[in-house]
Amino acid sequence: MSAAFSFALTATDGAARSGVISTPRGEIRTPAFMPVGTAATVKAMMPESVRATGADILLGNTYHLMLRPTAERIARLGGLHRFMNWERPILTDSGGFQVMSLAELRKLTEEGVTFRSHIDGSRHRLTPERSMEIQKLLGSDIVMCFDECPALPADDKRVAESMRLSMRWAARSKEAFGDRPGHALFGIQQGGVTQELRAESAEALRAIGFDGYAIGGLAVGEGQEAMFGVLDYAPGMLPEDKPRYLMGVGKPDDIVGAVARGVDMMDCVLPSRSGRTGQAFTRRGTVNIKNARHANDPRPLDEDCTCPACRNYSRAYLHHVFRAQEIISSMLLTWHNLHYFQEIMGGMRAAIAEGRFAAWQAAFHAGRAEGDI
Ligand SMILES: CC1(C)O[C@H]2[C@@H](O1)[C@@]1(COC(C)(C)O1)O[C@@H]2CNc1nc2cc3nc(N)[nH]c(=O)c3cc2[nH]1
Repeated sequence: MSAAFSFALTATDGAARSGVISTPRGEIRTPAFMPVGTAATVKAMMPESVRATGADILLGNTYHLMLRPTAERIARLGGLHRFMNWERPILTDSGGFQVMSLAELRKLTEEGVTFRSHIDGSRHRLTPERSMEIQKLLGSDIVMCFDECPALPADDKRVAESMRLSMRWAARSKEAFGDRPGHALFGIQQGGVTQELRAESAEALRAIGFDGYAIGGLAVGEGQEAMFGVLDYAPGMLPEDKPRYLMGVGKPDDIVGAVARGVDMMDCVLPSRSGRTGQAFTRRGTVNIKNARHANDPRPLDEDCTCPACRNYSRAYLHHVFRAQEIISSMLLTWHNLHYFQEIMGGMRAAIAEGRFAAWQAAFHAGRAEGDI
């Protein structure tokens, strides 16, 4: 265990990188995928099961936890790690994005955002200072700056104004975060899909100085082509010796393309959310288990997968329990999806370390059929 927070790059292969983030709560192998534990749980998973899939770190959300059960209550109970029985690293998002995508009656000013809870309509305010306070109360190991992520489509003027507000909020976040050895504060690059604005944002964040740098403002419906277009230049704008975190991504081929372009960390609700809606990701493509053609199929989701769902259950069984809306359906499909996402990450880490990432990426794409398999 490290007393401090540090990042060591161990190999590069083209733009792809592998490394290790050391924290007082354990190491994070990069490139890393972070399962999303929004309301202090990765839905349908026990923490020990999340760890068994290969996850080194998981994500929590300021927005959800400030509303319920409140950060103050979690702090009184020993912090988020103790509360949810996950003693490894936790990264928490800062709340701005979730306010804009989930809350009602939002009012945005230079000071911050006021909004009504989507749960009970109660009034709340988030500012850079309050977001830092909440993430400190939670005990988060990696804290995200409070930022504003503009909804797309947005014209350049709106994107520029929003980015510059986020940069002012980044400075306030840094000031409020203070000096917390063993804890990290990540800045978040904004600027939409406009290279000049992305460059301005990167320079502003470098001038403030952070322990890591996120690429925000993407995976908001722009599509993979536009996202990759930004990733062709945005990671290289950020300090090479710090972790680069792409927020909210994504599907398996999004993740592979992002790592190929220099991204070190990602998070996405997709594997867990899809697990609950009957969609399984496999190396040969996706399986929509609710389809009738799986009703008599004795095969596992994926013959080559070693997860508990694939070792012990048939597609026929998974089809049955999904149709019957049995809780085990969400458990097994979520476990499989998270296991598969971590298998992709482990495969990329090894391939980068051995200088064979291009071959690994070609094999990844060659094995996949489009659509439902
Ligand atoms: C809100 C929820 C559950 O998270 C998913 C999913 O809906 C949804 C909603 O629209 C689609 C695209 C369909 O996916 O976008 C989320 C995944 N994309 C994403 N997460 C992000 C989180 C972020 N956090 C901060 N602080 N700043 C950002 O710029 C930021 C950008 C992000 N982009």
